[in-house]
Amino acid sequence: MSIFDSWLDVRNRLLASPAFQRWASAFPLTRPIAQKRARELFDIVAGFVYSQILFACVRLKLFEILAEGPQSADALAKRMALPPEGAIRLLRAAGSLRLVAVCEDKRYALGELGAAMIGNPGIAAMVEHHAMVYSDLADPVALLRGEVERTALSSYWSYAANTDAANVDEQSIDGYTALMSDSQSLIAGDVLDAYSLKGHKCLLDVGGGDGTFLVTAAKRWPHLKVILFDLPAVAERAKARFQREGLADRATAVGGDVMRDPLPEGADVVSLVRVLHDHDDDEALAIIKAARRVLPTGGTLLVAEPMSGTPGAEPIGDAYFGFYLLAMGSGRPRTPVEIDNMLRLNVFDPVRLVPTVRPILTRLLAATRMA
Ligand SMILES: CC(C)=CCC/C(C)=C/CC/C(C)=C/C=C/C(C)=C/C=C/C=C(C)/C=C/C=C(C)/C=C/C=C(C)/C=C/CC(C)(C)O
Ligand SMILES: C[S@@+](CC[C@H](N)C(=O)[O-])C[C@H]1O[C@@H](n2cnc3c(N)ncnc32)[C@H](O)[C@@H]1O
Repeated sequence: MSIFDSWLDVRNRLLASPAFQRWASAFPLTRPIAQKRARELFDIVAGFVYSQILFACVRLKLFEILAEGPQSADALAKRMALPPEGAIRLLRAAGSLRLVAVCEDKRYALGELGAAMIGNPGIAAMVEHHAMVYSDLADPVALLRGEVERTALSSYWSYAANTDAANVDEQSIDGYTALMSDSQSLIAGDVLDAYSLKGHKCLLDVGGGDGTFLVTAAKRWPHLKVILFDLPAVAERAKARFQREGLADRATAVGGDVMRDPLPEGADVVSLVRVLHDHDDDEALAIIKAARRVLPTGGTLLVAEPMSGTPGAEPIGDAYFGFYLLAMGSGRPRTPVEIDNMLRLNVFDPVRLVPTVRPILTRLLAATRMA
């Protein structure tokens, strides 16, 4: 046993002992740490319950109602079509989670976290969508053992389980494209603030969905031409979106399967926004190679997605996205170093981690194509 192993053994025996736990909770110097650890463990145990309280708030449109101004429990009960006791139970629970605030006159108002939900409607869309995620995660052990034939998420993200991605059904495309578009507003601004496209002429967004990222980029940089590549049925939706936004003169959308079809030529910067983590390593490498083929020497590849091992947000990468993608049946979150290695293998060098303001939502790697 190494010294480290012996130390771990002693520490864990101590931490596991109820007598030590009681002592540490009472002794003034260890008390704050013991309470913090107990709370951390409790929050993991209770996470699903907290999530369902948020789910009820979203379903009942509580935050939209409170955005009109503080209201009494009775008035809120009527607006949410809940019996008064049910409304008070929900309001107190949401209050304890800072989703709702209790005013001195016993009226209820938006809490700090509820107010943040109003500013980002994409979060509510994700919360609604989690009904599917939680049903898939009901038996996590079976998922880990690969014993689950078909999950709700693998049907929802119809390209994930489909070997012929170009033939996915139109209805599923509407669902996931709308969800991605809603949540893209949290990402696009952060990526475009972090990396300036001033010096680029033409941006190709691979797996660009309905074009929300490119519309934001094109509006910010009026000189920029933009090209979207996605499955044919998705690219059709982007084409219509570009027309509606009055961008048809400098925005085009091309349909195809990145695993089979060549990407459109002409871009000096290619972006992969929330695309690589959907794919297992062999497919992720194929996407990087496809980008390499169309980029000129000195061209840039941008990879933007939530990543593993983000300081201060460790569970978002490996716990949330790790298990989300497990349920989806394809892909994994990667550390910046893992993606960096994949890029360098494919003649992208140097690779730079560009700081984003909210690394918990997305990180960004910018890589240069070598000769
Ligand atoms: C002035 C006053 C009153 C106070 C000062 C103190 C102060 C500075 C307070 C801060 C207030 C503030 C600005 C709060 C901001 C809060 C924000 C921006 C919160 C954002 C939260 C974002 C969340 C919860 C995002 C959730 C995103 C999820 C769950 C995304 C899931 C994505 C999935 C599943 C993607 C799937 C795609 C696939 C398949 C993996 O490719
Ligand atoms: C998770 S979504 C991200 C969408 C968008 N970039 C965003 O961040 O909002 C992944 C996108 O990749 C597209 N996609 C998946 N497999 C593909 C393939 N084989 N060829 C082209 N696009 C594909 C999907 O249709 C979807 O629009």
